[in-house]
Amino acid sequence: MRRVLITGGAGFVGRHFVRHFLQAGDEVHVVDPIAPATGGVDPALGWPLFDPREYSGFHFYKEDCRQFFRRSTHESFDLVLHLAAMVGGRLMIEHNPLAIADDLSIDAEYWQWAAAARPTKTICFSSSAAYPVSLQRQEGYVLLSEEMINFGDDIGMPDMSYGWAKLTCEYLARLAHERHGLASVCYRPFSGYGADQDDTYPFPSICKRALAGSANEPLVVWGSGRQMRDFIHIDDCVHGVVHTMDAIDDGGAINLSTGRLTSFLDFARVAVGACGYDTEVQGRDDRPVGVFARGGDTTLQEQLGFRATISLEEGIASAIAYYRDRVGDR
Ligand SMILES: Cc1cn([C@H]2C[C@H](O)[C@@H](COP(=O)(O)OP(=O)(O)O[C@H]3O[C@H](C)C(=O)[C@H](O)[C@H]3O)O2)c(=O)[nH]c1=O
Repeated sequence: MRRVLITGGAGFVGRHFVRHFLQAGDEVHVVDPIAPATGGVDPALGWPLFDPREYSGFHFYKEDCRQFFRRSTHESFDLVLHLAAMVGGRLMIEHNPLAIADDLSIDAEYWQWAAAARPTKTICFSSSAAYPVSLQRQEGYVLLSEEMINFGDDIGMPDMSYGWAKLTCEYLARLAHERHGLASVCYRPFSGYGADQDDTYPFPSICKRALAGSANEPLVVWGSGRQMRDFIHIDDCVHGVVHTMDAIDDGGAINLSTGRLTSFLDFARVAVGACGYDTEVQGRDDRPVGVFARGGDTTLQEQLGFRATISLEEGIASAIAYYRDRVGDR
């Protein structure tokens, strides 16, 4: 049995890892303030897919992780999943960049705490938003591979304050290894999705709009709808981490991606089809669209023995079945 700390563990990504480690028999300590607009859900209100309170190894601290770090300087953990961050989809990234910059402070305090508490291993959630936006433009976009961020040479311009914070966290992970001998690995998830994701993200909002729509009205996506993302199911993200986390200890990064780019127009068409009707998909230009194409090379993941297996079509079909059931339950 490992002693696992998950910062930000009540959010979308965290809840899936909490389930994984509890089911593996580990003791799981979750710290999360349930801040507005971050997708955090208080366990006391019930989590959508499972109830962590049914496990005796589940411990929840409703507080900012920075406060937890200040009062638990020497608590020892076998594993820390550091997920705590101000997150929340494109609108938040573009409209509230200074609020997101709080991530710089969260990560600084995390690494200062880790230098004293010395967890055996840290799994750090960075982001594909750390990659240079210049490689994601309509003209000349490429599948992004890990070595395209090179701290010894060229790091490029990441995606707004969110990207800067994630990039800085990766840099701190490397310094923590070099200067303090701390073991860690950083992950760069692409567009992670799942049925229980909060509605600020495109996956649930487009699926729910498709379910609420009909053949008589167009389905609306943001921008032209031609912009593309690499959608990876949250179960694949969990498997990807579990399969590869022991391979890197020096703070180096691994993508969590499928290598497949899907436009929002195509995504919406699949969602409509999964709801059993057909309609026109239209863009709207009063919403932020972000980069044109963000897809992740899979070479390193595959070398480490992991390949995502859940197709976007399967993910959409199962999420729509889940939303349908819940509407039926009300
Ligand atoms: C909510 C919504 C979004 N969209 C489109 C508009 C944008 O082109 C795209 C934005 O997706 P997202 O909010 O996931 O933002 P990205 O710029 O892709 O960045 C995301 O992926 C990186 C890796 C992170 O780490 C971020 O946390 C995450 O926000 O979805 C729609 O078309 N319809 C909608 O209802």
